[in-house]
Amino acid sequence: MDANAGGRVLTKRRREYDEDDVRIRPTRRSRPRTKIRPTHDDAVPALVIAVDRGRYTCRVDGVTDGTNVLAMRARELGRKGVVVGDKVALLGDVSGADGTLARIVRIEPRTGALRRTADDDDPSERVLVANVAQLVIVTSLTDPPPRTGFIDRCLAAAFDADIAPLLCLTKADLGAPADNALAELREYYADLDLPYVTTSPEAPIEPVTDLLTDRLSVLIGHSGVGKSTLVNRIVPGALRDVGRVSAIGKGRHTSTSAVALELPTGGWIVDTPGIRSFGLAHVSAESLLHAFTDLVPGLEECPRGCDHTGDNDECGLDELVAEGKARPERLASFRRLLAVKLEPEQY
Ligand SMILES: Nc1nc2c(ncn2[C@@H]2O[C@H](COP(=O)(O)OP(=O)(O)OP(=O)(O)O)[C@@H](O)[C@H]2O)c(=O)[nH]1
Ligand SMILES: [Zn+2]
Repeated sequence: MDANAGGRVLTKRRREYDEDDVRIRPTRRSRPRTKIRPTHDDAVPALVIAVDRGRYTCRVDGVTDGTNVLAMRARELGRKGVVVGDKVALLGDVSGADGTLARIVRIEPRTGALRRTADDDDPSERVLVANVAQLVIVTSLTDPPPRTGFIDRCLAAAFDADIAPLLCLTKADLGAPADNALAELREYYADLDLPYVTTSPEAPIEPVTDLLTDRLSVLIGHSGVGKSTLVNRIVPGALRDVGRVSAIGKGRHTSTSAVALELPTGGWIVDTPGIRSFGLAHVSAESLLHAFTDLVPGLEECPRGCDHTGDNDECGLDELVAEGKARPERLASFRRLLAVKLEPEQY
């Protein structure tokens, strides 16, 4: 899918800011600073795979034997938060031996940071997972039936963060209702060209793992869609079961903490227990259109300052639909997302 297709607006990406962007102006000094900040050239690059009460489970780059290193934040990190998916630099004992504790001395710049706001109307946001390449939206084709509102919401969060979405449709084995739902989803998302993969207990899992190998993907989905079943198949030994979160590395994890699990074929999936959706307060109307590239041509006809909600009779998006160049369901969906920003989460 090409997030940049279809118009100027989509190529002009909003700059993502986070706490790393905050620079404190140095106070004027009467003499040159003599204390040289350590560069930590000897620090070891690692990936944060779990966070638990101030302790960070890390996997040192290149270590493939499953040895994890427990680390704490070095004081010099200041108030910078460390999240799963962060690429960090470690100092100290990085052997991973029992009782050892390394220090995180640096967090590398993030790409594809998945954020959520506490509420849709609360603009304060926090990064949930860093360096996400792909958001896997796990949806069952039936029992429970797909909710396009939820999927759209996930898409908006993904497009906003420049993360590639993947629809993973479970329970493809459940006969006609599943087949019909698949046909409807394909129709509904036809304009987005949204990549998808279907799963069922009998079908091989390779089509899924092929799409997850060598990258960091976040899985999101409602309870009951078969996310745990899927995780167990992708990562044998993950021991996921309904409503319970397995421990990884050292330490226990609360039901809301994200944990990265390694694929046997390489790559990581981050399960997000407790996170069912995203607040969208930080998503702008224009960035939402990343998930609705089919509507973008309509923007050219919008009057200045149009908020595209439909309150303005002259919104070009309505014109586009009236001309038969976009489907009314797509516009309705876009506007539902715009509206959902102002409402409590419903999905
Ligand atoms: N027929 C069929 N049933 C499935 C499939 N995947 C999962 N299930 C069943 O659906 C139910 C829910 O599966 P889970 O894997 O526990 O779902 P979950 O999304 O992890 O749910 P929570 O643990 O509550 O978050 C279980 O009874 C599974 O056996 C599938 O592909 N086909
Ligand atoms: Zn408009």
